[in-house]
Amino acid sequence: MSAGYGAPTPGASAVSKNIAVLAGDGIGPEVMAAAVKVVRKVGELYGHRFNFEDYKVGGAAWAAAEAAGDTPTHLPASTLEGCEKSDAILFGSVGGPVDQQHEPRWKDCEKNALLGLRKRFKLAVNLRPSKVYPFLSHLCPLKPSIIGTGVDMVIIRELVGGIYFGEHKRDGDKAFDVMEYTVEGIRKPMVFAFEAARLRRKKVTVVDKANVLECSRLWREVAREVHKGYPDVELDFMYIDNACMQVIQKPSFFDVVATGNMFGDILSDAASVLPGSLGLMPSASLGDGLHMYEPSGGSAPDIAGKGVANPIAQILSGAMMLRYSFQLEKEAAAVEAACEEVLKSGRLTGDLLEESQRSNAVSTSAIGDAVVVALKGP
Ligand SMILES: NC(=O)C1=CN([C@@H]2O[C@H](COP(=O)(O)OP(=O)(O)OC[C@H]3O[C@@H](n4cnc5c(N)ncnc54)[C@H](O)[C@@H]3O)[C@@H](O)[C@H]2O)C=CC1
Ligand SMILES: CC(C)CC(=O)C(=O)O
Ligand SMILES: [Mg+2]
Repeated sequence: MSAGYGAPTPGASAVSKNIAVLAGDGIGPEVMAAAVKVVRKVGELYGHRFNFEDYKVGGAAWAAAEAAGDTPTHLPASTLEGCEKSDAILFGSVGGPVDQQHEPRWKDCEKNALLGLRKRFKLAVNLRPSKVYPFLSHLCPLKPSIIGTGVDMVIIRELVGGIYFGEHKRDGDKAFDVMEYTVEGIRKPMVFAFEAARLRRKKVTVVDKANVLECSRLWREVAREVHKGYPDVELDFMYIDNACMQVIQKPSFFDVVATGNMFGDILSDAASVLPGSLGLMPSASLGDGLHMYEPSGGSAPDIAGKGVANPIAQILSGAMMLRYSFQLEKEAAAVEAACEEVLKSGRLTGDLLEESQRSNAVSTSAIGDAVVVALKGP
């Protein structure tokens, strides 16, 4: 795995790739349909063959098994086998309404499905870029004087350790969730962060809670040790509570953020207000060989099934797949440019519009079609 963040790679000759498509729940299938259209089209334009294979995951897998009279599961063996024989996984989102977590279909859905995939494929490094598009700066709720200073950061989140993967236990009136990190588990995202910083503005900010947590002290030790190999990169540290404030108050401070699983989860949602919506935030979850690409947001049950979700995060996750899994930099850049063209043209989903303007909102599938049309070939 190499950082390659923003690194130009030479145009590749025609490739043939198998993509496992795990649309999942809520808005997943809607935004996924748009992303598949776009990736298929860029493949056609550049002469590649992308074979898409759909697999069930999450509540959708559970419901399908129930309907077939099989034992329900959130992550069927057939889905894992499909992923294993693919070159990349394009993932939508999983989970039900936040007040229905107790229902059998949704209970432990994210843990079983999403965390299951991350663990199974050792997807240790999660990249979550967040920037303000100059032509969309009016969507950012911050004052022009704050965003005018330039906002472009990438959060590197450790993805297979920490409190989400520690022991979870309920014992009568007590509950435990254990946070555990090893030097090796921290080094991987840390090295990636320094490599990424070298290709950017050469600054790594480690976000932690080292005033309280032993795990965070270990993160700092590893950061200082890794830093020795990157003297050209600046390193600083910030507590997570302050980081949540600074990402809003002084976002231009950040270049590359390196942080643990839970802090990265929280901070990346906070950072989603910068571009204007979670619906613009893609992500790449990198493993040792197979990588998975997923929007930073969830299944958004509040807007699911209405055709109003923003597909850009899913489409840009597809662009990250082209770049990191297939080394197709020009094709990735073509998808990003097409998304920018559509956004610039003012064709926007409701999440990017003021309440009073929502009647002008463009549907999920129409945005996908518009990105397809905006795609330029070689
Ligand atoms: N990667 C995944 O599969 C994730 C799954 N979840 C699950 O999603 C479900 C809902 O969780 P929430 O806390 O509500 O978070 P969420 O990220 O699904 O939604 C938060 C807010 O952002 C909006 N939003 C998210 N994506 C959007 C898009 N593409 N276009 C327009 N608006 C968008 C939603 O409408 C909602 O108002 C839960 O079951 C949760 O566990 C949450 C986060 C990640
Ligand atoms: C199950 C959660 C950890 C998923 C999530 O919120 C995320 O990855 O952003
Ligand atoms: Mg999250």
